[in-house]
This record gives sequence, C-alpha cells and structure tokens, in this order.
Amino acid sequence: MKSNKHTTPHTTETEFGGAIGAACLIVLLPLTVLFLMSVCVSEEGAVFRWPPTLPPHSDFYDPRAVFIITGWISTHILLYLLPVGKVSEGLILRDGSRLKYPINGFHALCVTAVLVCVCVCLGVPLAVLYELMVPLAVCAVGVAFLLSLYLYTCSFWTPAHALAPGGNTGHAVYDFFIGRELNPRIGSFDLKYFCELRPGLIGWVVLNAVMLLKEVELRGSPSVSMLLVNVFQLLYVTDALWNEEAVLSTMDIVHDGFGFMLAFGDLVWVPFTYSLQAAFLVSHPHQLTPFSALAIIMLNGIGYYTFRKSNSQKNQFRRDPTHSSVRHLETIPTATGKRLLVSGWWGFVRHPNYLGDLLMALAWSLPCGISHILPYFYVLYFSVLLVHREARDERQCRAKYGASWDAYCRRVPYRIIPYIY
Ligand SMILES: NC(=O)C1=CN([C@@H]2O[C@H](COP(=O)(O)OP(=O)(O)OC[C@H]3O[C@@H](n4cnc5c(N)ncnc54)[C@H](OP(=O)(O)O)[C@@H]3O)[C@@H](O)[C@H]2O)C=CC1
Ligand SMILES: CC(C)CCC[C@@H](C)[C@H]1CC=C2C3=C(CC[C@@]21C)[C@@]1(C)CC[C@H](O)C(C)(C)[C@@H]1CC3
Repeated sequence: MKSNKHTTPHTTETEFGGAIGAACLIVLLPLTVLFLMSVCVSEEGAVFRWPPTLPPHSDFYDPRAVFIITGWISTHILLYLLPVGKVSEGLILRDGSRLKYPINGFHALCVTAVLVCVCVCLGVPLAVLYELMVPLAVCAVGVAFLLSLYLYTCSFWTPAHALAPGGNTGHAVYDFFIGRELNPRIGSFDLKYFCELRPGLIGWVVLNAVMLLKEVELRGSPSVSMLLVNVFQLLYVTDALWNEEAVLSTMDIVHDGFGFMLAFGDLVWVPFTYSLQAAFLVSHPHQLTPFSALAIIMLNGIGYYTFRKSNSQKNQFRRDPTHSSVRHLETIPTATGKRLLVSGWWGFVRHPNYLGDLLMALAWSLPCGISHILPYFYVLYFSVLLVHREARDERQCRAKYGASWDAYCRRVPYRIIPYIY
C-alpha cells in the first residue's frame, strides 16, 4: 500500500490549545481518572485536600485486571461479530461510498445482563471488582494508548479521502490525540463505532452493578440512592443501544477522527468517571427522604423526556420530513436542500437534547447528597463538554448552511438553557 504522507494537504486549524494542549491532555486525562477514583474511595472524599490521599504504588497493578479487561473486550468483539440484528448504512462519505454497520448493541447489552445475572446466581464474587477498580482503570489506559498508537501508525497507509478533516495538521502529538483516520477498520470491523457504544458504555453499567453488590455485601441491602443511580444510568445506556442507529449521524462518527481522545474517552473516561457516583455511595452512604427521592425521579424523568423526544424529532425529520409526526413543524430552507426545524423542540432552544442530558446529569448526582463536590464532577465536566460541543456544531452548521443558520439563530436565540445561555 502507498503511504499518503506526501499527498494530503495539512489542516491548519487546531482545538484544545494545539499540540501543547493535546500533549498536556494526554498526560493529565489518565492522571485525572486515577486521582478521582482514589479520592472517591478515600474516607474524606475531598477533591481539594492537599496532598491528595493516593493508594500505594502496588495498588495500581494487578494481573487479574489484565485478564478481566482482555476477556471483557474479547467478549464484546465476539458479540459485535455475531450475525444478529440488522445492518445499516452510515452517511455518504467524501468518496461517495457508504459504510455498513451492524446494529446489534442492544443484543450485546442483553447478553451481558444475562451473564451478570448468571454470575450472581452462581455466587461468583463480582463485588471483588470494587477492590480492583484502580488496576482495571490502569489497564484500560494501557489499552487506550496501544490502540491509539496502532490507529496513528495505520493512518499513514490510508487514502487521503479517508482522513478526518481536523486530524491532519502534521503535528504528531496533536494528530495522535485528535485522530487522523475517520473510520479505521480491520476488514468490516469498525473500531470507532465498536468503541463508542460497546465495551465502555456497557462496562459503565456493569461497574455500577458491582458497586451495588459491594453495598449489599457491606450493609445488607442496597440504598435508595444506589438504586436510583443504577436505574437512571441503565436507562440512559439502554436508550443509547436501543437507538444505536442514531449514533451513525453524530459528529463523532461523521466528522471526528479516531485517536487518543475518543479511544481514551470511550474505554476509560466513560466507564471509570461516569460510574463515580455509584463508587462514591459505597464509601459515603447517603440516606434520601421519600420527598427528595421523588423530586430526583421527576427531574430525571423530565430530562430523559426532553433528551429522547428532541433527539427522536430531529432523527425522524432527517429520515422523512413528510412523516405525520413532523410534517406540521415549521422549517426554514437552506441552500443544501435540507431544511432546519424552527418550531417544536428545536424551536425552544438550539440544543434541546443537551438540555435534557444536563438535567439527567444533575439527577444522577443529587442522590449522593450535597456534602461533597466529587459526585458533581460529571455535571461540571459534562457542562464544559456540551458548551464546547455546541460551539463546534455551531461552526460546522454555519459553514454548511450560511445565512439560513444565522436566520435560525435569530429565530431561536438561546443555545441550551432558555433565557440563560
Ligand atoms: N453522555 C455523554 O457523554 C454525551 C452525550 N451526548 C449526547 O449525544 C446526543 C447527540 O449529540 P450531538 O452529536 O452533539 O449532536 P446533535 O444530535 O445535537 O446534532 C447536531 C446536528 O443536528 C442538526 N440540526 C441542528 N439544528 C437543527 C434543526 N433546527 N433542525 C434540523 N436539524 C438540526 C445538524 O446536523 P444536520 O443538519 O447535518 O443534520 C447538527 O449538526 C445529544 O443528545 C447529546 O446530549 C453527546 C456527547 C457526550
Ligand atoms: C476524554 C475527553 C475528556 C472527552 C471524551 C468525550 C467522550 C467521553 C464522549 C464524546 C461523545 C460521546 C458520546 C457518548 C458517550 C461519551 C462520548 C464518547 C454517547 C455514546 C453517550 C450515550 C448517548 O445516548 C449517545 C448519543 C449515543 C452518545 C454519543 C456521543
């Protein structure tokens, strides 16, 4: 195969502070995960305490963790390859082709749920994974680094049209971080699509279940707070896998390359930081009053309804604008032939789905009480991620739709939170 090194024009625009920012993030992101996990299991649970309470070096590595992570990823590769469910086509690529993707993530979740239940019934001590959390995270970081190195190296044998628009600056560290290749594949196995929805996302809810089992082991029964966190987050992950096809039109799949940022995000950040609330509750039990439990359930319900309804409305409109559920909505035309919704959910704010997601994020943290900042890490990080994501999407939409996008922004002035932002 011919190297594309000399044939691809370099992109000049960078994000995250360019090569220096990317280098810092490559070091800081794994340290942040290990720091948060260590603080989470410490008695004080204090993020701002200096020096931080860290476990001894020997606690960072355990051969069992290598075995578990390898087994976990291999199981999900097998489930991905199973010929069940339908096969869908992604959006049209720059060379005019469309890639095929298996839609069987929900099956993978169900099989995993059955395996976990069988283990519990057979008395397999799954709660022991709680003690292995840090070595498991260290091992997952190793996998993310190895995968990113593989992706970066292979990207030099990829044709120019298969590279991501933003991942080809020529700065090795930056491109390694952002990802050079858009849809890296081994045969028909799509590495980005696989990582986005399978091992990390399903791993997150399995880790939550481990925390619940640990709580039962310690205190005899699960707390209302732990049950709420488990049920809310399981609903979110089930929803993502049930609507797996919709991920094919997200910016991660359509626009972003697959490099360290997404590999680490999918395999380490999601399972080990999104499960912090459940981990926190094991070492810092919190009793909810029936009233606060009800209020939190309602908040999650409103968030989920907003998130699901708005995402479904846009997906339906993009698939078939004449469908009875969307044809009454007001729209504005664009030069591309596509129309933009200006009424319904997308006439309320420009990102109603982000608003719903943020309300859910809050509902996942509140069961931990308000004595510590740590369980609110997800809300804080997620707000930053969504504001940054909204700005990126806005740039892309302005480039795509020009004056029509400006007209939409005038018509719907608020981005995520009505009258505030
Ligand atoms: N839990 C987590 O960690 C994360 C969750 N998410 C969630 O993922 C989901 C997907 O988010 P994301 O991929 O960022 O983007 P969106 O689903 O918000 O999609 C943005 C795209 O929608 C189209 N669009 C925007 N406005 C309109 C309109 N008025 N009418 C019709 N189409 C419009 C445009 O694409 P086009 O016109 O080309 O169709 C735009 O690029 C969200 O619910 C988000 O909250 C995202 C990141 C992380
Ligand atoms: C490492 C960095 C600090 C940040 C990395 C960002 C990633 C963790 C997120 C980027 C986009 C994501 C999406 C989801 C999970 C988080 C990441 C990978 C998503 C799979 C969650 C479930 C949703 O329903 C979704 C719409 C399918 C999400 C798609 C984007």
